[in-house]
Amino acid sequence: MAREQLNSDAYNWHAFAERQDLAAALAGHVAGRLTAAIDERGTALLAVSGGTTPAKFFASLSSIPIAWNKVTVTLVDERCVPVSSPRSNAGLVAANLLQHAAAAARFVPLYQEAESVGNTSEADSRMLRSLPWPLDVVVLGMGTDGHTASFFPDADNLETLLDPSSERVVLPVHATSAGEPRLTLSLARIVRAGFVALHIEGEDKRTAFESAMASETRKPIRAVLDAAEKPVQVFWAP
Ligand SMILES: O=C(O)[C@H](O)[C@@H](O)[C@H](O)[C@H](O)COP(=O)(O)O
Repeated sequence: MAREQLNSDAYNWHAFAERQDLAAALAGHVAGRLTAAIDERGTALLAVSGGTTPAKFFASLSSIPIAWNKVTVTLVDERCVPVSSPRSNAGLVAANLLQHAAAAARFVPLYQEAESVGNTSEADSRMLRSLPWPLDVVVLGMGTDGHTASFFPDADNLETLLDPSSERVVLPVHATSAGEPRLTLSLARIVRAGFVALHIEGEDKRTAFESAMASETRKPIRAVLDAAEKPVQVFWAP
């Protein structure tokens, strides 16, 4: 059960005593929203983040028996590495989410072996444009630096990444703090989702989130909350 609920205009805060409780609750919310989308338009589009946080959530969601054959899963962002790399978000999703009932979902990755990240993002824009936009559900993570997706504060094209009026679907990211070149959905695509969840765990990230909400310096996570068409649902556990 949620331990506390702190709301504001831009977000609703759902806190859980245990990370497993959060995983089960978030999976239930996401499964419900995907089913509603399928009932409404015959299909559902889900974008998930990678990193070290989502594994429990992915495992919980993968076992929920919804009409996964009508769900398309893609990534919020990706490291430009082969799917066999331990750094690959596509590899993480394949191993943790696209299992059990969810194995029936269609998966559309972001990264393709290409000679340059710039070419990859052009190709991905063409490939991903054919998906059934807008996103029905997007699940974001966050770093303690206030980045979300691959909107890293030191990205060389941050203004472009955070442009809410961008027509782009996927953008390349070069940021020293990112570890390797990245591809990310544009903020414009993320904030139009029917349900935007932010999944964060640990005291450091709660402090970072609260600091980003209070700070005069606009961190990327704040740019997303400010532009989101509906309040972002923040799921947090210690
Ligand atoms: O590719 C990625 O790394 C993610 O999409 C990124 O935005 C992630 O959500 C945060 O960096 C938090 O990562 P952790 O879950 O590892 O803390």
